[in-house]
Amino acid sequence: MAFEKIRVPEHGNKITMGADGKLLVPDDPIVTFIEGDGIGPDIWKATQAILDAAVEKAYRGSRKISWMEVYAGEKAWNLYGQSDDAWLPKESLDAITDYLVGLKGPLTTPVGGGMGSLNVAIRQVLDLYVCLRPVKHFTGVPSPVKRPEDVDMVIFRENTEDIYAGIEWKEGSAEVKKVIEFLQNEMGVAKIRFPESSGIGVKPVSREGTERLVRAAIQYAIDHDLKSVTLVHKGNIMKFTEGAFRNWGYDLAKREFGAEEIDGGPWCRLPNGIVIKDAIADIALQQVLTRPTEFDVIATLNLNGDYLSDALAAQVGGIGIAPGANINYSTGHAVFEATHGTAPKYAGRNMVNPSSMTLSGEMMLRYMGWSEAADLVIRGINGAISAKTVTYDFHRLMDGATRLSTSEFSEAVIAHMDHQEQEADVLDEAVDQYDRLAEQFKEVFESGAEKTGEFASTAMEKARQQLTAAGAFTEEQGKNLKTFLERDFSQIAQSMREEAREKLNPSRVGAGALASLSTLLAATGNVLSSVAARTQKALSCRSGEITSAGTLTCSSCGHELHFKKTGRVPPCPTCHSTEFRKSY
Ligand SMILES: NC(=O)C1=CN([C@@H]2O[C@H](COP(=O)(O)OP(=O)(O)OC[C@H]3O[C@@H](n4cnc5c(N)ncnc54)[C@H](OP(=O)(O)O)[C@@H]3O)[C@@H](O)[C@H]2O)C=CC1
Ligand SMILES: O=C(O)CCC(=O)C(=O)O
Ligand SMILES: [Mg+2]
Repeated sequence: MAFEKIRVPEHGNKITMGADGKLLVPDDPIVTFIEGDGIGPDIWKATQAILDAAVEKAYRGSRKISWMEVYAGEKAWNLYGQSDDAWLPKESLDAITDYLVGLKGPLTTPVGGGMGSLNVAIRQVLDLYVCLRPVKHFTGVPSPVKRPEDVDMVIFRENTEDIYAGIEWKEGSAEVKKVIEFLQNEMGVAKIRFPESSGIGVKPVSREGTERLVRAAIQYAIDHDLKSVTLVHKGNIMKFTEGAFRNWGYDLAKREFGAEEIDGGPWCRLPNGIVIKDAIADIALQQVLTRPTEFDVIATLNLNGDYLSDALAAQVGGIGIAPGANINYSTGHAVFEATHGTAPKYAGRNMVNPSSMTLSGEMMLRYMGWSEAADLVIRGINGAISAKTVTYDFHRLMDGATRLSTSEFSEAVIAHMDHQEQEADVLDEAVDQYDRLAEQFKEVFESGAEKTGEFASTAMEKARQQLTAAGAFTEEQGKNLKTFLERDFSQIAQSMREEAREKLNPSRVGAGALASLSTLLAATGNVLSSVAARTQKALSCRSGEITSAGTLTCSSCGHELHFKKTGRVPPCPTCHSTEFRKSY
């Protein structure tokens, strides 16, 4: 495809959609970007640096994004001849359509007149019917609520319909007169209070539009093992649009997902236990604040979703850190964008928080299947925030923080990707120490005649003391390692009694601490379960702890981490939570 102003990078290939509905991402994908108006250039520069660094560090040159600039907003208007069509040139839409995946900065929409929203136009032209906005707290981010960590929701906002579609006529215009006459004379509408001075807006809400949105929301809840999907609407007042949204949502859950009514409905439950419920928008806005743990996935209409996503973002640090994506799951088209606007008073001042756009980029990397790079972005942002090196918006709410510019913050994020790599080397030492302790424990236990739970405890303590005396680790390190070992031993003892006997067969688990522990338990049967009983209280693993091979399931989102050998537990790469259940 030939473009007039857009320059296609010399290197790189297109992302395409496979026949099986799965995205095909080459190692050198061409990804489109729109810089955006206002603060757009500031946050784009910072974001590009972070994303490129994460990709480079994750793949060491074997993967690289070729960025292709596509124009919209003021930059396009100046470049394409300052005509009405120049705000969103056709070739920009063609490029995003053709290259499938893009990242975009905010674009200005005038209030009360002038052109319609370019942001909305992009969503409509590409039929990006889901606006996906996850809302999750990063540890250390200042928040106006007591327990921001309880906020962990994903908003599925319908993105192509509703009053947001921009079907409206101006007060006094010939068009509005025609519409009002039609409503009064042909439809018998007598409720327009001031017909001579009214503007009129129309709110289309369709069954198809609702169903594809709710389908995506329910599928997301299933894929991420979440507890509920809440349909948020104002259906008591707008019965045939928002009320229909609720009814169509429930119908779809029953028809396509096998949901059954709970106590006569309308709430219902899927066979896997996920509850489909609804809430009227005004009370929902209160409850997401007062009882956030009761909400997982929210499926809602366009305007409600706009309000809800900014309101919820406030609970986790504000729109400076709230990411978003506009997606058509059927065609694969996806435009990732910050949830905030152009913040014109900060434009060009290199001071705003780039995290909203950066985390939108992180969602894009995950959408492309580049999760290692996405994890590094999260690691870098977590690191910069934990070190209290933040932009003005967080700085004004944090005690003892250092205020950074946008570009300095992006450097800090990149540096923290490395910091943690260095930390990982240090951590490896602790991982080795854990394995040594497990091996020593096995030796001490096997050399004793007694094969009881009491002796196992004694042997573990003896192993710890021996290795401390030998200088393998300090007193404190030894105590921590012993706690982790006891917990793992206890979990294995439980598993041996339950369903995992075969999986933990010593001949199958290979080398390392897990092998030592399962050999011990296989040889001694259930006699050691008294150790398990004593350590029952600590059967979950937390980020930062060390644990033997096995599967860790995130207690918040259900993401699974598979440890092939002993390792340090990271934060959940999907939702940043710190608590996991362990299984084998
Ligand atoms: N998707 C899009 O492209 C969107 C575009 N817009 C458009 O943006 C324009 C301006 O809209 P407006 O209502 O002022 O909303 P904005 O989101 O642009 O700004 C509102 C306030 O939010 C805070 N804020 C926004 N972005 C950041 C950031 N990156 N870091 C830190 N703080 C941030 C600032 O708060 P404080 O002053 O307290 O520091 C800012 O004054 C309008 O034309 C609107 O239509 C709006 C939303 C989305
Ligand atoms: O298009 C706009 O100007 C505003 C859009 C917006 O607020 C949003 O989508 O969240
Ligand atoms: Mg908005």
